[in-house]
Amino acid sequence: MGTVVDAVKQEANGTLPNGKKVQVVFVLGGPGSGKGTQCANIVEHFGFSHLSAGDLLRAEIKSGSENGEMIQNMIKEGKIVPSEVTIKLLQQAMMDIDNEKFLIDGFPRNEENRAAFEKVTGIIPEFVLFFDCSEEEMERRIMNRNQGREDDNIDTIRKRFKVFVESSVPVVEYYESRGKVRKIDAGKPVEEVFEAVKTVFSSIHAKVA
Ligand SMILES: Nc1ncnc2c1ncn2[C@@H]1O[C@H](COP(=O)(O)OP(=O)(O)OP(=O)(O)O)[C@@H](O)[C@H]1O
Ligand SMILES: Nc1ccn([C@@H]2O[C@H](COP(=O)(O)O)[C@@H](O)[C@H]2O)c(=O)n1
Ligand SMILES: [Mg+2]
Repeated sequence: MGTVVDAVKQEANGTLPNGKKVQVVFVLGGPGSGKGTQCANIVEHFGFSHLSAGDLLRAEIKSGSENGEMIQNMIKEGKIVPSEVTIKLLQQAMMDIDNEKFLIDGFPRNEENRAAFEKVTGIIPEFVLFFDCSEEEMERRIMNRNQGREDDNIDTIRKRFKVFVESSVPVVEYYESRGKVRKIDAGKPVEEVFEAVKTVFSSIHAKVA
């Protein structure tokens, strides 16, 4: 007989158009809550591949794609790019990367993202890692980030916070009501946050060497 963990994993499986089976963990949290930072740690310790929806969209702008200008304008305004564009990029990345375990960071950002991803891919996340952090701390982190991001300015940050509260928090609540959310206090130093993250992953995923 399978364990509860086996049952969670089975329910969470999804299959890509090329027949590849994948396991997905969504990583959500406000702008600057530390999603990218912690995903890098999870990759190292638990053998996942990290897909940041924001990074994929920024790469799409750089590639000279026909959607580039539209994406750039949306990002400057802190708005959410139409789901079909982002889902295509995520799906392609999961097919291209030689791994079956994916952290999808910054997606789904709204109800449209969530429902469209489920409909198109059939993938249900194994769980949702949610980084809970105050706006004050997130703003401080973003203003000190210095990565040259066009949306890391105070006007766009305020817009991103508004979108997070109005559109992304309801997605977290949706998964919460299904018992899928693992909430982390992300206001602490990086190492302490990762200790909490490790506890969540260790209960489900074996550590890599
Ligand atoms: N726990 C932490 N304490 C202090 N600084 C942190 C912490 N975690 C991340 N940072 C720093 O805060 C900034 C934002 O972190 P990160 O890029 O990981 O956030 P994010 O959630 O991916 O943001 P975004 O949604 O804007 O992509 C970075 O400069 C990072 O080094
Ligand atoms: N599902 C998503 C994710 C991101 N965006 C856009 O990219 C911006 C930056 O995202 P980060 O996760 O890197 O902070 C975000 O503000 C959106 O404009 C999106 O449209 N859909
Ligand atoms: Mg990020």
